[in-house]
Amino acid sequence: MTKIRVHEYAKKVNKSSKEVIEELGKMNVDVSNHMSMIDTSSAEKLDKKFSASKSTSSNNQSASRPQGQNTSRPQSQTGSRPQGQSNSRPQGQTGSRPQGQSNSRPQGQTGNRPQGQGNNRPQGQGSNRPAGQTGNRPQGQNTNRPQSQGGNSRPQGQSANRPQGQTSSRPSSGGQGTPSTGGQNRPNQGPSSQNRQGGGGNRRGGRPPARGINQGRRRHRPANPMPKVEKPLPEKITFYESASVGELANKLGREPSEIIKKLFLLGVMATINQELDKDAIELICAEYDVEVEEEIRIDVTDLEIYFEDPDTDDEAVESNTEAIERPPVVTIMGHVDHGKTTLLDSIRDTKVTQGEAGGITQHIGAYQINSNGKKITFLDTPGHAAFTTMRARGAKVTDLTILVVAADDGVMPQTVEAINHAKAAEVPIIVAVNKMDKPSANPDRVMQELTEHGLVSEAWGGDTIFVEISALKGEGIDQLIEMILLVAEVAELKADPSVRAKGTVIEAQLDRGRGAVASLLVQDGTLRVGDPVVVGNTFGRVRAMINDVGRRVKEAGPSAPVEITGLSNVPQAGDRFVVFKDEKTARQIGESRAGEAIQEQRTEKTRVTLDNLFDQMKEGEMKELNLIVKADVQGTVEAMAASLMKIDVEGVNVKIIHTGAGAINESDISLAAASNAIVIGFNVRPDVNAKRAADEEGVDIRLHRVIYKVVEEIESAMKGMLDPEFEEKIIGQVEVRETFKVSKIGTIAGSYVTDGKITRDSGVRIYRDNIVIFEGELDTLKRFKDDAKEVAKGYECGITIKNFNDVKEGDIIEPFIMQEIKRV
Ligand SMILES: Nc1nc2c(ncn2[C@@H]2O[C@H](COP(=O)(O)OP(=O)(O)OP(=O)(O)O)[C@@H](O)[C@H]2O)c(=O)[nH]1
Repeated sequence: MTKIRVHEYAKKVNKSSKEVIEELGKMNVDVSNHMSMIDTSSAEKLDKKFSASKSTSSNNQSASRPQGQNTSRPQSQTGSRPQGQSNSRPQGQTGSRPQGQSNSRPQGQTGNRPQGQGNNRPQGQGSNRPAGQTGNRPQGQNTNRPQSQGGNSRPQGQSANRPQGQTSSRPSSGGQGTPSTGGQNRPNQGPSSQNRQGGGGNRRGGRPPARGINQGRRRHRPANPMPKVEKPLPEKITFYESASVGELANKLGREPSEIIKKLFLLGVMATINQELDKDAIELICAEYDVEVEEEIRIDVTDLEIYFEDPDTDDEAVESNTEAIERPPVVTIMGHVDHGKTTLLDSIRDTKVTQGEAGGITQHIGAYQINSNGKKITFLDTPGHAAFTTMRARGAKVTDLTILVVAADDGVMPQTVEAINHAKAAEVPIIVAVNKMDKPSANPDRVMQELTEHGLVSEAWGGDTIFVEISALKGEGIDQLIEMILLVAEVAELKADPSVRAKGTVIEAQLDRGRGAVASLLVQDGTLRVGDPVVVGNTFGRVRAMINDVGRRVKEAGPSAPVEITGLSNVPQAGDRFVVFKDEKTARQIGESRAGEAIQEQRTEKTRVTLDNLFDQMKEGEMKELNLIVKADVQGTVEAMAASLMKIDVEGVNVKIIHTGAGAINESDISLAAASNAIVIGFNVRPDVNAKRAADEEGVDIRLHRVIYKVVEEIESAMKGMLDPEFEEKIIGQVEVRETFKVSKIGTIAGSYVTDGKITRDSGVRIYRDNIVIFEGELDTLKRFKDDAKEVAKGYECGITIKNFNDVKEGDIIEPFIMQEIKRV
């Protein structure tokens, strides 16, 4: 015999797990619960033990029972009588025995059972059967009895006269007549087959019970439910987000009604289909002492998760290679004409050709240089447009920003914008003071001006690296590269080339001959020709790859820019790409992302606006309110920024991410979109492009002329107390046809409604010869002598106007109401 669990063994020997555990305890075998394993030798000992007690019990039972008594009782009914209890009751006492007592069956009740059948009854059966269940059933009645009916309702003494033959068709069962009996819950009583073999077989000489007859007749029996056999409770259950009462009951192996009852006792009224939240599930599970765990499912179509958690990529987990140092990715930003392009070209000319002799420069959105064996990747779209486009799409690509400032020009508005873009993206800055070859170059001025924007040179005790260069003459480039490598080294940029590639789209377009072409920056892993890849909302297999010098390559490692073909559609700059293990997965994910994208387009994205600010704060989505402040003069900008910074409502800080003098431009909007900011214009307006961009991106622009109003508006928006906006609606036109002067009342205008209507609560504007002579409120509105709520077109009325008595015949009264504009 191999090892066996307690409950399996109990079932085998027709005992309860408890009894088996007790026996094992006596044998000094340590078992904790019904799931514990019993070894072979203990099981054999138990076998001996139980077979010994079984024979004793059988002897007891058969000895005490008069011959012929036991035969007609189905096994099921006898199941729970403890050993040795059957024989002590004196004859004739049965009738008065309370239910559940074991051994008082009168002789007459069991009288028809053939001899010897008692031996086959499993030990311990029958003890709890109520008096009169078996023996005294009137003829013919017992045949139809369903298994579950233990005979509680049957009058005592009914079965005494039952002929043997009638009993045979009664199906055997778990025999739990009274719910109060201990036998009901015994797991091994459940399967009727067991009992049937033992009792029914003997009773009927081995013939199986006549099920058909029983089933047919069972319908007429009272609908007593089948005795429930409780499953053992699971040790642990899991659920995802919530579970209905029915589902929970199923997981616990309990009846839904039981769960509903428990919930009721816990003060929760629930129906079977009601969804239960985590707390309720945990409460119920605690009642049963069952461990519970909430499942967390990851959305495989969300490409971001592959960046956040490398373990999502199953191969990444398998790979046991360490992440190694990767080249930094650098963006060059700065004011117009300060020399960004010249610098990019200069670096490229001096360094790219060194390493890649013979290559033809390809514009693929980025290039890589090699300086003494160390690589650097430059994104070659200068300016912050590309930078913010990517950031707006959630991609963090740049490790380092080179801020180009012309030494002869100093800090200019776009220099400040660039600083703020880099700061918002938390990317370190190296300042390249350019055009040092010019006689008018004044690097100290640049340093001075940048100090005001938080960039203090190392020479002045700060921590910003300044390098003086001449992009045109190629001077200082080596030093700049050295500094880039230094900053990169400190940043400890790492990637694992052994995993499947992931990264970001730098540029993408549709090429006539090649189809969708995308420049990708590999940020982790190695991209290979033939890889199945999801790029943004499209997918494909990498058909061909070329590098930044136009060479066909078979693979591209971390920080390498490559242009690929083979995608089914054109992705967008800033889209993420992830390589998957097979094309099928890539296709599935790509298609589902495309579907989601269409869906998303339909439901507008929610950017922060003053109108939804409070809701976003309440939902805990906002920890900081980002603002961009533009004003007509620098002094005002500073004053406004200072006042706004002081606002602090419910722990949400105001953060000014950019300020500037001048009109609100497109760059302000793109920064606002990327940083989820609100743009405030003081005495300035957005230019045409900014207005269009703001509409497209859903960026909220607030224009003001009074400083305190700006602060008030932001503050009340944060408190959720933004005043509703109203617009005037003209509701009709009324002509004054006659006037009456009444002392104490004033002038009454006898009027006629020529259009629309006039209402009691409307405001009025009085025109005389098309010129507004008064604007105010109605005082009274009457039809004849009665007050009227409203008077419609074609009717006459009497009107008096609050604080205005100079109304004249021929005047036109224009009634209007103020209507609240729904905020969107
Ligand atoms: N003397 C001198 N001129 C330079 C230097 N760098 C750039 N220039 C010149 O400055 C002008 C603008 O240079 P670009 O590289 O086009 O400047 P940019 O910042 O890319 O300008 P945009 O693309 O318009 O934003 C060109 O005429 C360059 O030749 C330099 O180091 N010294």
